[in-house]
Amino acid sequence: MQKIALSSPDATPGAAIRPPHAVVVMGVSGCGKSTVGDMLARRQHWAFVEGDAFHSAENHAKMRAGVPLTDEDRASWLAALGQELARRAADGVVLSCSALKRAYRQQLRAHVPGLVFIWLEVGRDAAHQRVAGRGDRHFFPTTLIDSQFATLEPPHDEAGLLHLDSERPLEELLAHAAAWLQRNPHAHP
Ligand SMILES: Nc1ncnc2c1ncn2[C@@H]1O[C@H](COP(=O)(O)OP(=O)(O)OP(=O)(O)O)[C@@H](O)[C@H]1O
Ligand SMILES: O=C(O)[C@H](O)[C@@H](O)[C@H](O)[C@H](O)CO
Repeated sequence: MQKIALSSPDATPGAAIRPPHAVVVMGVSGCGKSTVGDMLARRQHWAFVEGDAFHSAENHAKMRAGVPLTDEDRASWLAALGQELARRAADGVVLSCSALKRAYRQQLRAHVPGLVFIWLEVGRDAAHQRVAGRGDRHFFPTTLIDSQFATLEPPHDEAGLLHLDSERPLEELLAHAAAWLQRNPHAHP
């Protein structure tokens, strides 16, 4: 797979045009959102927020036990992430968050108008290999990977989206992401 598509962030008429300051790195487990998100935040000199750190103990226990989260399980988690994004957007923030469904992304956008997303697309085999490779160092089991792909609603037609092939080298992904953030003017409140 190559780098795939690019769409411009939304522009709100009359709003000041500035580069995006709040970015969500999204995708299924193993796509690399924590790794890329952390590296991108360092590169931008922005804060990095690990979305998994905001899951409740109940959500963590469920996933560890191999039970997929429901919309209800994710609702308060997304609300907390939206608040965190809004709190940090002025200074710059990168959030790693699965954001698998369109409604989840809309919920985050409601907190930060014009929020942009970087979707790291990964194949099922690569996701499996990566999650298996982390072993006991990570709570997320390989048995949940199929449910991640089943839940994912690809954000193909959404504004403010950079779609990257997560199986490319990290340095290449970072260079694309940083250049995209630099290039795309963004209406920021
Ligand atoms: N582009 C890449 N090339 C090679 N390995 C990668 C790449 N991106 C991530 N990895 C590796 O894949 C593994 C999973 O990455 P990471 O934990 O960042 O994924 P994740 O999407 O945050 O997963 P989860 O949501 O389950 O926490 C890590 O071991 C990481 O080093
Ligand atoms: O929405 C979800 O199902 C969760 O956020 C998962 O995606 C995991 O937390 C993550 O992938 C493991 O790190």
